[in-house]
Amino acid sequence: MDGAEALDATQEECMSSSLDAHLGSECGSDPIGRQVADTIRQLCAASIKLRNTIISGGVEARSGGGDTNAGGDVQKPLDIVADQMFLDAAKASAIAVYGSEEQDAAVMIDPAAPLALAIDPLDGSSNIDTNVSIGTIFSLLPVGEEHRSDPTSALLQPGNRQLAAGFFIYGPQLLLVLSVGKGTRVFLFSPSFGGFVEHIGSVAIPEETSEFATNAANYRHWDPQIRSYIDDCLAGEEGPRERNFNMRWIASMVADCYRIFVRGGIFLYLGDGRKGYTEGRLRLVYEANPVAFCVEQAGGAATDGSSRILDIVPRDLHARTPLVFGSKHEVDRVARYVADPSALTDRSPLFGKRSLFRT
Ligand SMILES: O=P(O)(O)OC[C@H]1O[C@](O)(COP(=O)(O)O)[C@@H](O)[C@@H]1O
Ligand SMILES: [Mg+2]
Ligand SMILES: [Mg+2]
Repeated sequence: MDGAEALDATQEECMSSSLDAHLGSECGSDPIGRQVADTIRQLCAASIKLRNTIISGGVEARSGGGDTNAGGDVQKPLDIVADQMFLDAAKASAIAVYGSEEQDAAVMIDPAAPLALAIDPLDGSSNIDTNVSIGTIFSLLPVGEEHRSDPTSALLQPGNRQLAAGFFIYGPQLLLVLSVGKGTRVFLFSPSFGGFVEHIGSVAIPEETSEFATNAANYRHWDPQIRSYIDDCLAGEEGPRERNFNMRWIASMVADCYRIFVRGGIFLYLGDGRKGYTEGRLRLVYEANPVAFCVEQAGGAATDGSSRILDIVPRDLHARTPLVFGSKHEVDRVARYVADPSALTDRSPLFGKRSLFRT
């Protein structure tokens, strides 16, 4: 086989495992399915543009102060650039309304269109200048007849109504984690192919884990139940869990989440005692819901500490929610601590009051 033939064979392989082929077969041939597929293609094109901006390292790829968004975070130039790119993608798709972290209110695009897009255009903004993975998180919801008089209300449906959800990771590789409700798959951007190809078929999050992800600097602000849960993990082999735990915290949820897809783990960002953090930090509509959808579709679980994330009816576009997700048995365990820490049968009373951070 000469070089050209080898290249053709690779191109052929890429075509058959391409995101395009996947969308064609998984989204269905009805009009809504086709519009969902087309929207995901537009989002992919925007993600490639954003990736090119990020790797260029130019001014617009940097941090630097700006205005404050609805969530109270300072907008970085890259937050704004990303928002504009995805808004343009939404305008080229069958999107009625665009709800973004970076816009105070939902943006009406075409009130007659069938889909609503909720988006965190740039997740992990604090990592922009540190060359650590950042991402984009998105959620596609149906705009039904009941939303016609006010299409923005479609963004306030519970996450169990999502038609598709996913996130891009701008890291060493540009990856797309995607679910259209038939499992969760991972696609890799191939510069030579010029598009996304399947990277990991169906993802299955291991049910058990010995790795947690949380911002432990907030330990003193947490509720006692959450401190107990983490204390018990930290007690390792000598503690009630009788095994050692590892900790990771990237502070880009997309990256922490992807690691959990690959090797299991649990992510916790619960409410805490800091001003403005009673509901945690993460936003329900465009952060927790799409992640929870992908996590559940991969066999994991996602709660607000006790209740399923996907069943919560959002109060408003920027509402926050406490968030716990990842390996199912561990997420269930946190719910048991939250309900009643003393009821855990395998938990020695010795560890009931002890705090390893404080001794
Ligand atoms: O800095 P903290 O409090 O640890 O928060 C980190 C979390 O905040 C986020 O960066 C919030 O997302 P944004 O960057 O989109 O605001 C998550 O990706 C991450 O998990
Ligand atoms: Mg975010
Ligand atoms: Mg963001």
